[in-house]
Amino acid sequence: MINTTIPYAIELRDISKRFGAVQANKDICLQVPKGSIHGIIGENGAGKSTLMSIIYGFYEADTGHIEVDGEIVNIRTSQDAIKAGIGMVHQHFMLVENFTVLENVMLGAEGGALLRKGVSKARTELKRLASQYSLDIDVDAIVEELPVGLQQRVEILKALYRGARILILDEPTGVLTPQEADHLFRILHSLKEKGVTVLLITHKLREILASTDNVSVMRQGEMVAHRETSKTNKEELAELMVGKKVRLTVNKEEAEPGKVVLSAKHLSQFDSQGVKRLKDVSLELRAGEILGIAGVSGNGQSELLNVLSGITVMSEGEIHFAGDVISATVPKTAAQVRDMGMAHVPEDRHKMGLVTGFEAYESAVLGYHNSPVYNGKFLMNRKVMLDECSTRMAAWDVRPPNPYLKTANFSGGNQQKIVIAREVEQNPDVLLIGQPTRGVDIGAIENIHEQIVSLRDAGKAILLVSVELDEIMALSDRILVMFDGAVVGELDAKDANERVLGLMMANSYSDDPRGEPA
Ligand SMILES: Nc1ncnc2c1ncn2[C@@H]1O[C@H](COP(=O)(O)OP(=O)(O)OP(=O)(O)O)[C@@H](O)[C@H]1O
Repeated sequence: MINTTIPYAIELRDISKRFGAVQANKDICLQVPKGSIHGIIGENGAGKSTLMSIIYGFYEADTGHIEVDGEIVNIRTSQDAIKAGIGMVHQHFMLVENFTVLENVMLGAEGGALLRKGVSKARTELKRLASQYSLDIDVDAIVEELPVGLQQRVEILKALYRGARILILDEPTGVLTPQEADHLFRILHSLKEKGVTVLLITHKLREILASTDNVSVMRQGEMVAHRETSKTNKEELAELMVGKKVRLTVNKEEAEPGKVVLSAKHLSQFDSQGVKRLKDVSLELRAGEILGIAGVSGNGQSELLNVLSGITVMSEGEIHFAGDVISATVPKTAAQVRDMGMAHVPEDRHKMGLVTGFEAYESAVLGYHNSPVYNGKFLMNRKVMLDECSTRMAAWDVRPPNPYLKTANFSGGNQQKIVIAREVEQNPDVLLIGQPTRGVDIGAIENIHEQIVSLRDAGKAILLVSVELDEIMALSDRILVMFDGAVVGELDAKDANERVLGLMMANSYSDDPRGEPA
């Protein structure tokens, strides 16, 4: 793979970075050929984001150096990185939502493009870039009115407008629908054909195998392997990441559903603009079963979770749970619903699952903090909280297992483990769980899936919302499909496959014997 005559687009030599006791990157070496797509994979906390932050000038390395096109570059700030031709598409977009695409792209562009070139020149340049790289977009659209996939395209255009020849994407498909993700990969290939080099961080080995030329594996801060993608496979990559063989399928016995523990009748929900987001949804959830909700994100699944968990009050309908009837006129708060025995892992851990400024042992009891177990007469019982947090960190392999570390300083996947552990360990009668393994590595997914199945086997009821079809098919006993706020289909998990679910999710399934789209 190494050809010493061609300078690499980017080369890292002996990069190290330490945060207190944590050695996040250790003597990292990496060579990325020009015009290639290079995957970086590794467990949660392996040091991938730290390394990308060093390349993009968010952090300064303690030791080592970076070469771009064979020249050493001194990157201390993102401005330095941009000057060196490096661009980054962040997981959480950095766009001004009420600005247009053009305004966002021009904002902060080096040297004040607005003054130098004038708006019309910038518009022409942006249109040229968009057409050169097949990044079809209306440059006058307001960003907040664009779907997520198009907002991501604005981020890519922003980087290209600033002259990026090396583009870093950190978990770019986490928030995309499958169709948007496909489109993104087509864009990355067209960038590559035009000589742009792409560094791609993802936990989805499927994406690595389908899209990259080479892949490098990180483990516990070190770069442990490099492979040509065409010469490796899912099993080898999983083992290289985790350091042991990983089971890629879920082991579970047939479900033995018991009595109905939660039933929702004709639930509807209007948003603040008066748009009906949830339409007449009825469902029954039984003890000892996992009911999967499949659907392209944005089709009412989030509203369903919010209404069931008491985060928002339904506009119409009623919920029967734990001997009570909850309705628009007799609502219950999220805290009351939780006390009745319903736990909730929200889809967005940052917004709703954690307080990032809290230490881990505080985030680990959020929502349950008024329980007498944690809340003494006058003060919180810190010792109990700390001991329990340490025990859970060991059981769920949270890294580093430090209950005093600020929640924000855990890697994304480890934050997710803290939230899931908190909810599952309550041993709830009903667990609502949204996108349980978003941003989670393949070894930790195995553990999370096992825990969900054992909760089911202990007779608990689980409602699982996931945009990952593989996850829905692997875990669910029964599947409901949502489209445009309504339930459009139900099937036994045994009858589910990607094609049927895909058609149902697009509301194009007909169950005539030929199974052709309606
Ligand atoms: N600002 C910080 N202060 C302290 N520790 C940090 C900080 N940023 C990262 N770390 C630690 O450095 C290690 C590497 O984290 P990093 O975010 O780079 O991992 P990652 O491979 O990107 O993980 P994930 O796949 O979960 O996103 C982790 O142990 C993390 O807790």
